[in-house]
Amino acid sequence: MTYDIKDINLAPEGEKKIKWVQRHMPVLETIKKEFMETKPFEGITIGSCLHLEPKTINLGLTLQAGGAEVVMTGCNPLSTQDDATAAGAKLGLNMYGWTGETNEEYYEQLNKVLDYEPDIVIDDGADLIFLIHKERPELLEKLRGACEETTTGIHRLKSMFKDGELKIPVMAVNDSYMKYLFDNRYGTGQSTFDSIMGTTNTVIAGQTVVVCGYGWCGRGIAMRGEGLGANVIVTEVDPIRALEAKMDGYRVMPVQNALKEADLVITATGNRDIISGDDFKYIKDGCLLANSGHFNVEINEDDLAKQAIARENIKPDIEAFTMKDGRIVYLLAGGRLVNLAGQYGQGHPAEIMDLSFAMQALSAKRLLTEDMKPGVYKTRDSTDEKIARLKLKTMGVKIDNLTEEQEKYMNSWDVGT
Ligand SMILES: NC(=O)c1ccc[n+]([C@@H]2O[C@H](COP(=O)([O-])OP(=O)(O)OC[C@H]3O[C@@H](n4cnc5c(N)ncnc54)[C@H](O)[C@@H]3O)[C@@H](O)[C@H]2O)c1
Ligand SMILES: O=c1[nH]cnc2c1ncn2[C@@H]1O[C@H](CO)[C@@H](O)[C@H]1O
Ligand SMILES: N[C@@H](CCS)C(=O)O
Repeated sequence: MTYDIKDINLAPEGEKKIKWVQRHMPVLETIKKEFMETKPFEGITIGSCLHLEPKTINLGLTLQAGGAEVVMTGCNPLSTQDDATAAGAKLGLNMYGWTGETNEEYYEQLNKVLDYEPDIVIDDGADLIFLIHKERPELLEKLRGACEETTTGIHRLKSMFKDGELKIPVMAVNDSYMKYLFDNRYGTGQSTFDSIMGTTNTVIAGQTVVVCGYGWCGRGIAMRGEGLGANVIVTEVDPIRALEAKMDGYRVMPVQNALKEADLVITATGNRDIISGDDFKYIKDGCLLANSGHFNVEINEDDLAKQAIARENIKPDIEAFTMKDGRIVYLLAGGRLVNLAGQYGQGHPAEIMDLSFAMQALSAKRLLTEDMKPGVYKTRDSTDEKIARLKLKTMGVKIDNLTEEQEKYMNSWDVGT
């Protein structure tokens, strides 16, 4: 095994964290046992670009148990946990990356993963898939396909397919029920506040929290914000989602109006420039800005910096921008995914990543068992059901089964009033 990480001596700490998450990832543990017996990845190299922390290492160990040579790097220069990568390397995974990489170092590590000439790629945000297509197309011949973890990655891959540029099959892991209903909603809802509260040590109750985007992440953030006692305002561009937010009980208004009231703004749109240009003029003194969505472009830091007369680090992951009129605006975690980047960014709870990574593991296996043309593929409902049943079992939850009569009734069309 090879590695280029911060410090291999951090492995004992990382191993304890991995054992901890394993207790909370029972579905992935079941799949790991299945893979140990069936060895679906014998002779196969799997390269991943995912947030590198203990739960992700556990996915790596699951693929390794299935016979794969695994090589991993991070999908964000700030989200890597260095003790986890050290433990991963000790446990036989090839590990690349550290927290606080420069952009250049980030791409160097991605290239090191590609030097292994993977048969399968697991990506988050599609950086690795783009790199192969743009700069290392010779790798496409061996590549059987990829799995994509997040909404933004899938949008980009679908655009690439429409333009005739996508040369491999990609499993849209994000679009499975077991992913977006739980990870994007409950995962982002919880981990966003977990990280913001850890970073700032300030109250949520009684604050006005503005959530930009009412997709699966935005719904989770709004729901948990309300649960913590915040007054939640939602901003949207989609009339259906805006109506849903309104009927869920939130105030809905244009972003510039919302900013006048906001104590905390959280973006989760997958789009750029949600807070940009003139928007900064409307922000209240003392407002916190955080992003849980797309890369670091949802809040336009350059525009903020241009309008500020001074910027200063207050404490880790909190930067204060003083505006000409004396207002101070605080940017958290450099506008990168607040729930993953930075000191308090531990990512989603293990029980949630259990579902997302179970889907990753089974989707990677599917790429080997079927002959798939280039395209973006939805996962099967039967895989969602398998994972849901396993999870319910580990939670001790039993459900009813359809009787034969009920099944017949549900499939019939000729019984009326
Ligand atoms: N932080 C995390 O751990 C995490 C987890 C899952 C997904 N994500 C990322 O979060 C982003 C959102 O994911 P999702 O699954 O909720 O996507 P989604 O497509 O379900 O929702 C995005 C919403 O944002 C809205 N939107 C777009 N432009 C807007 C604008 N200018 N103003 C207001 N609203 C706007 C859209 O109409 C849509 O309703 C993506 O970039 C995704 O990759 C992050
Ligand atoms: O703790 C985590 N470990 C690994 N991946 C995570 C964690 N939390 C969230 N995401 C993943 O990050 C993607 C956005 O980049 C999300 O789609 C989510 O699945
Ligand atoms: N890997 C990307 C995806 C965000 S949606 C990031 O961490 O910024």
